[in-house]
Amino acid sequence: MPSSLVQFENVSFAYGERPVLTDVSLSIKPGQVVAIMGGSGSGKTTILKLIGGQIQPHQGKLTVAGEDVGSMNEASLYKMRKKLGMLFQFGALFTDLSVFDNVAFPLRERSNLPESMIHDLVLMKLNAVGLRGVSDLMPSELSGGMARRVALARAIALDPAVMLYDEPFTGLDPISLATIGKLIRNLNDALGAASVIVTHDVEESLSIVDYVYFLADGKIVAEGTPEQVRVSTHPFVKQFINGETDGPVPFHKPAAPYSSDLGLEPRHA
Ligand SMILES: Nc1ncnc2c1ncn2[C@@H]1O[C@H](COP(=O)(O)OP(=O)(O)OP(=O)(O)O)[C@@H](O)[C@H]1O
Repeated sequence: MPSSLVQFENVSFAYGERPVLTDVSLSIKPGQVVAIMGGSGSGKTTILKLIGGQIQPHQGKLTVAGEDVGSMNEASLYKMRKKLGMLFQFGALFTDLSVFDNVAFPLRERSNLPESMIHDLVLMKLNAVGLRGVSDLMPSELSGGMARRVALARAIALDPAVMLYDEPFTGLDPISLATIGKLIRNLNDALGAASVIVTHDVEESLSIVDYVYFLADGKIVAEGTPEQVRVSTHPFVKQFINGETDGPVPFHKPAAPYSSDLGLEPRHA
């Protein structure tokens, strides 16, 4: 097994002339869960797209499960993607398929397993996310938290080496959120996989991850274990951890007063 399941070595990427990631180096070992945090537009999703091979580095080297993703052709990328599991915030279930058929989908598409084995695997994956007796339900009959767990069962159907999560906690109530957090950790440990979580949810992610990278303007500006992050005096890190709106990370563009939105002159006292 490679010592790192995901390795960025001085990776840069640009959309046209516009640099989006500059000189990013990071490494994720088997068994590790890593969070990537940063403001809007800092390049977090671009990191996931690079790992998934949807885009390729313009400079530097990126390996996934020991293989150089930057130089792969379509056929090799297709093979490599079998080793990835993805759970995206808006990665909805197929609404016209039952829970069972949703989880069976990647197994039917990407393996040659007989239907009897697929049946057992689907029930095993649903069991792994704490769902039993729901396989005949349709997605419309599930709560938001249950739907996210079914999506998670579908994402782990092929026992991925690397799991990618884009905002997995968004839109969940606190109990479902904690459940998903624990599942991400436990499934990673059970699979011996590496997990990458792009998230704004500082508290939940610090309680489950091994390491955090902070991204600003496409560069890694700070990194550390949750313990290091909690006591960090780094201005970026402090701003994130304390949820401060004022600091080096611009959360909001300067806005005109509401009165001007309404076409009114600002009122003076
Ligand atoms: N297909 C594209 N073409 C051109 N520019 C893009 C494209 N996709 C993203 N970008 C730009 O690249 C930068 C990084 O985008 P990315 O989606 O990685 O940010 P992010 O950190 O995930 O942001 P958010 O938290 O808002 O999702 C942004 O400035 C964005 O506008």
